[in-house]
Amino acid sequence: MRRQHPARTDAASAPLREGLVVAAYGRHLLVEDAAGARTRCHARGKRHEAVVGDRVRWQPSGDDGVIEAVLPRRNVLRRQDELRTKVFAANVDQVLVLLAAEPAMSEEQLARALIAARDAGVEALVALNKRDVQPAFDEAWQRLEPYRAMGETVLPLALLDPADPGLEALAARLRGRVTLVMGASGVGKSTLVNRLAPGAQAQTQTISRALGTGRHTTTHTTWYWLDAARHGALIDSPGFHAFGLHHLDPRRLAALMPDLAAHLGGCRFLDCTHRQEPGCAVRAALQPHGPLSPRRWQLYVNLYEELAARPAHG
Ligand SMILES: Nc1nc2c(ncn2[C@@H]2O[C@H](COP(=O)(O)OP(=O)(O)OP(=O)(O)O)[C@@H](O)[C@H]2O)c(=O)[nH]1
Ligand SMILES: [Zn+2]
Repeated sequence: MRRQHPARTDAASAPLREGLVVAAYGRHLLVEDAAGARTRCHARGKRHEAVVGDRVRWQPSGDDGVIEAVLPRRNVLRRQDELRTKVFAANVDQVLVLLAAEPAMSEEQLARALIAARDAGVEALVALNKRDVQPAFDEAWQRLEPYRAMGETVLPLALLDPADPGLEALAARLRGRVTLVMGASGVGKSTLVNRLAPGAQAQTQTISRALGTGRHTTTHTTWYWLDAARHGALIDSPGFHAFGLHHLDPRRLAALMPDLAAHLGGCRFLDCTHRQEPGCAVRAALQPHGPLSPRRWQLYVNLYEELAARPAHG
C-alpha cells in the first residue's frame, strides 16, 4: 500500500524548536519549551548527549522529539560511577552539598564536591541538616570549622521543623538560581526538595511515566522549578554519591583547595606535590604550627594519589 507520511514530511520541514532539558534517563529526555510545555525527546546518535540543564534544538517526530543540537554550555558537572566519570548536568549556578548530623557526613564527599564545583567555575553552598539530633549535630558542625575558615558558606537546617529559620536562609540563597543538590542517602534531600519545590512529588511521577521508567523509579536526574515564574530551580539526581574528578590533573588539585592554595608559591621545588618533599610550604602550614587542618591535607594526599593512578583525562 502506498501511503503518504504527512507527519514526517511536516516534521522534516518544520523549524527546529528550542528548549531546556528538565529530566534525563539515559538517552530519554524531557524538554521544556518557553511556555512550559514538555516533550519527550530522544538523542540522535552519540554526538548529542544532552544532560539536564542543557539548552537544545529539537525536531518534532510524531508525539516525541529528536534532539538535533546541544547549545554551548556555560559549565558541566560530572558524576563518578563505578568506573566511569560522566557529565550529568550543565549550566548550573551553584552546588548545594547537603549534610546531616546522621548519617555521619563523609568529609571526602564534601571535599570532592567543593573541588568539582570550583573546577567547574560554579559556586558552592553547604548545609548541615538535623539540628535537632544532638550531640551529633554539634560535633558535625565543629568538624566543618575548616570549611568555614576557608570561606565556604555553611548553613544549619532542621528540615522537619515547620518554622525552621535555616530553611528561609537557604531559600534566599536559592532564589532565582539553578542549584544542583547533592547529598548521601538519608540526609534529607527528598524532604528538602519537597519543602522547596511545590509539587515535586507529583512531578516525579509524571516524569517517570513520560520517560517510561516506571512509577517508582526515580533514578533519573530531574529539574524542579522553585517558583511559578520559573526563575529558580533545584536539580536532583538520585543515587548520586560523588562528583567525578578523574578529568583533573593531580597537579591542579592544591589550587582548587583554598586552604592549601593559600600556601602555594613558597615551596622549595617548583613542581612540589606537597606530599613528602623537603621545604614544602603547604606542609609547613600544618597545625599545630600553622592553620592547615591535617585532615584536609590527608584528603588532598589521598585524592592526589587517586588521580595520579588514573590515566589522565580518563
Ligand atoms: N530528626 C530529623 N530527621 C529529619 C530531618 N530532616 C529529615 N529527616 C528525616 O530523615 C530521613 C531521611 O530523609 P529523606 O528526605 O528521605 O532523605 P534523602 O536524603 O532523600 O534519602 P534517600 O531518599 O535515601 O535518598 C526521613 O525519615 C526524614 O523524615 C531533620 O531535620 N531532623
Ligand atoms: Zn609543597
